[in-house]
Amino acid sequence: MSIVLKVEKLSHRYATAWAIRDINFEISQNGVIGLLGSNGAGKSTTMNIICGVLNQTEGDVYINGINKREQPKLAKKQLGFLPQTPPLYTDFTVNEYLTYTADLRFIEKKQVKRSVDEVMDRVGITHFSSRLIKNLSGGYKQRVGIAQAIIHKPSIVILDEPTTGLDPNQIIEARKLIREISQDHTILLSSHVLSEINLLCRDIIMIEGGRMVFSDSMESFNNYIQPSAVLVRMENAPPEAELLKINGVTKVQSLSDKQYRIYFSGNNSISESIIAASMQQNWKLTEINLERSMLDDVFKQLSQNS
Ligand SMILES: Nc1ncnc2c1ncn2[C@@H]1O[C@H](COP(=O)(O)OP(=O)(O)OP(=O)(O)O)[C@@H](O)[C@H]1O
Repeated sequence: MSIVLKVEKLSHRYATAWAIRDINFEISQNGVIGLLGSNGAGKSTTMNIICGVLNQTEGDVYINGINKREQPKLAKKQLGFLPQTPPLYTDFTVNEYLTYTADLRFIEKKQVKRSVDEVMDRVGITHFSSRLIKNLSGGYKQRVGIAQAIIHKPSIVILDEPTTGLDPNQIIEARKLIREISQDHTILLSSHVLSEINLLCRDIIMIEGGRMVFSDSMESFNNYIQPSAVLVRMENAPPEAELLKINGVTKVQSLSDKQYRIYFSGNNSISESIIAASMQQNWKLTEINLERSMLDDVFKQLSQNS
């Protein structure tokens, strides 16, 4: 599989401090790749450098093998970018704005109308082509933002926190669109929300404190984060001391008179152990859910291991 994006020893220093240090990763063709990190981790800095909005202090970025520092125009032709705040001219209609962005992307004059029509169809906004952008909902503005990022059919599309600020329905629609687009383009998408990356992405790159702490498939990431607690609900809950007697249980936290968070280690069949104890002692277990580590714990765990 060909490498669409390669980031090598990338570091960036703003006036007084390093924002990212020694970031290395490679992305191969198609699918969605997640860039996960908490606020201030260095996601936007990394993406801005990849897109050429910011020049790195050290290291290199290659897009389809082209070094962005040596041939910036050629490299940038092959990528599309949707920054955290979409770069929209809100007094333009959708059609006018996309025609303008087609021009910025050096699409041949005779091809422009076709490209604009195609991309409006691709993101599902043809019915609003004559509407002023300022009169669109947040979800449709985001579609226009995505349209400008793919109008020139780039091989890689960079989306910086694309679902931030959208309402729950708009988030579902945006995810659907991102999945569709990923069939033809490689997408690098940033988020500080693990569940968002989990839902959308094939691979995950995680940065924390400006350092890369994980880069592998989503599946390996999920295997890496072992469940560490179980949430249970019991109609006839026993005293906490009884729960602590179950093999592997290390701590019990009472959430209400019927709900507990049970922490455990070294027992891979904790659910079975709890169910068996509940049946024996008539605790009337009505709910049991494995809970994966909180994102903060994962960051801490990975930062220590790196
Ligand atoms: N223009 C700037 N000048 C100085 N420091 C900056 C600048 N932009 C970002 N930083 C700092 O660099 C670090 C990384 O910021 P960056 O915006 O890349 O993180 P992020 O992961 O995208 O966070 P967020 O999700 O909050 O946007 C932070 O400590 C931030 O304060």
